[in-house]
Amino acid sequence: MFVIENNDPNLDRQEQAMRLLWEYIKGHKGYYVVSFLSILIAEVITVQSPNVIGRFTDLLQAGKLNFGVVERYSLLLVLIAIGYTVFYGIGQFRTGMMGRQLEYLFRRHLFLHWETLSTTYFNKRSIGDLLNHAMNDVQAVRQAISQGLNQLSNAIFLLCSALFMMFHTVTFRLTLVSILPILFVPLFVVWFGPRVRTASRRAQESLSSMTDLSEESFSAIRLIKATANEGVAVHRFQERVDTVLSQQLRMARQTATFQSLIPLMGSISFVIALAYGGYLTVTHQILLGSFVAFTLYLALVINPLQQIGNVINSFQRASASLLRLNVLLGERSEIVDQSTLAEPTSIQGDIDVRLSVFQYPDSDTPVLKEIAFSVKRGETLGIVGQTGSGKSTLVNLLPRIYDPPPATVFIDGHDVRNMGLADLRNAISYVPQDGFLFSTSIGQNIGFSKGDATLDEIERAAQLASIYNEILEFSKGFDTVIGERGVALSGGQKQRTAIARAFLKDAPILILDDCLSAVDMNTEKRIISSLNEVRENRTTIIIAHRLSAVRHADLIIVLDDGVMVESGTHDELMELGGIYARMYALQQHDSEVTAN
Ligand SMILES: Nc1ncnc2c1ncn2[C@@H]1O[C@H](COP(=O)(O)OP(=O)(O)OP(=O)(O)O)[C@@H](O)[C@H]1O
Repeated sequence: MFVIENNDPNLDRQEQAMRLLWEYIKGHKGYYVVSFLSILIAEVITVQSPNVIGRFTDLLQAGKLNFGVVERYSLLLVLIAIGYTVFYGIGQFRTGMMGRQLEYLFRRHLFLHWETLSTTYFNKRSIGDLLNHAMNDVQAVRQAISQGLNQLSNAIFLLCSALFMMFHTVTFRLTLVSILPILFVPLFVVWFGPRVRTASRRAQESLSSMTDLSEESFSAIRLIKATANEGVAVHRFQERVDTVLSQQLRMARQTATFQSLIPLMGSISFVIALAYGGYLTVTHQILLGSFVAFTLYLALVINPLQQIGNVINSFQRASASLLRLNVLLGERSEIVDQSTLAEPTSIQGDIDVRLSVFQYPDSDTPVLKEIAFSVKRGETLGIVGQTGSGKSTLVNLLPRIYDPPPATVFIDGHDVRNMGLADLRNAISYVPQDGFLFSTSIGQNIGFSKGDATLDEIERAAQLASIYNEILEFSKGFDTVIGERGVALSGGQKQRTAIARAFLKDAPILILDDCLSAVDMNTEKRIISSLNEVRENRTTIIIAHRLSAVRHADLIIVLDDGVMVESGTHDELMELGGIYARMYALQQHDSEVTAN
């Protein structure tokens, strides 16, 4: 298959899409030659028919027609039609096929590219806009490169062949005078081209915004319904659709004016041909057959002129889309492998954090301050603190979802910034707060973290995450397909499926980011005891609001507004009598009240 990788850092970043397109065309020269040749042959064949009809007219005028002649000329026209169909069909199929391949290539390339970008990038970009690039922009390029090129070559060959035949069959003067209006066409192209391109870019941008809102509205459909806010959602959607419509109408106006001017020039040519050609025929300066053939040729010329208008529009739209794709493919992740990486060794899981301050790339406010702790392989770290105190931010620094400042976060003594991203992330099993599930079977959801996992391994992970029995209760067991984002599962079941996925990965570092919040106390206990079972070889980090989840940790740190205010074991922190002890007392009281 055609795989062009997109990882040459020396390439001009703004030219990625152009380069991709060019490489594809270069790699498929043979296909294009076959396609152009087929179309050329088809056009050379088809321009014979006016000539045949012209000669037929001359025979008719001279009273030399008989059945034999009629039969011969009919057969000739049939052969011309068959020849044209076969060769034009081959050309069409070839260019159509190449267009589809190019579409595939662009979409694959875009997806690979998105996979390399950091979370910060996706925080800033809307899903709808990205989808619009993958669908509409790629489609616009495909149309230009298959249909567009096809029509262009068809039109040029037909135009050249028809003009050649016109000069060949009638007087030079008649042909020249008749095609004069056509010479205005390039002027229209220069005038309308940039306008169509701008209109197309705006239309694509408004489409992106509409796709974006649709995506968001579908994701929030439960919230919208539960709060009876359908009216608000419909109104917001209506506004975006109105913008799309007005932008598209603007583009349609530009396109229609441009496209109708071209046949207008063709029609003026026709009028001149009839008047001047008629005069030449009546004064016997040319034969009637030549005049008939000439008018048929002129009709043949108008069609490609119209096509050229379409093609130029299609190229203008594609060039606007290519520009958008160039910008997208030129984006680079700010989190990349350093040029000098630490030797890849098998990661043990000793973690050391010496962080004086961390702030998000696009913010001026520090989120984490004065954090220092160490955990050894096999130990468990608990992180607690009020909501928004920086717990998730802290654990996100380990797999470099966000880059920590240099020399602040170490694994096995190596600064994580100097570790290979793939090695680092392979050594970490992370259950994020939302524990995302794919719309596929439960078994595949658990197996996602380990491509070659056996059913036994998946079942074992499900047992450790205390979800095994519930999965078996579904009629299709592990093959049960869950709705988009796991709608058919309860909150606790979703969390445990995500935990099972992390257990399966069997990485030296396991991070559970507040993913026990939706399970009851007994299930939490069972999962914690599973953790004890498997934690010998791994370092476990548990973020929790319910302190029972971290009570048995070897080290608990307490964050308050991004600052590590307390640290120690459960007993030490209770003895300290600070924030942790107060939280614990409060939760104990709450659970006693609930029990009573
Ligand atoms: N991508 C981001 N860019 C800028 N600020 C962010 C980003 N993500 C989180 N923050 C801010 O960082 C702070 C800490 O957020 P974080 O999610 O780490 O807290 P948390 O303790 O995990 O909260 P919770 O218990 O509610 O999950 C918050 O003030 C939040 O607004």
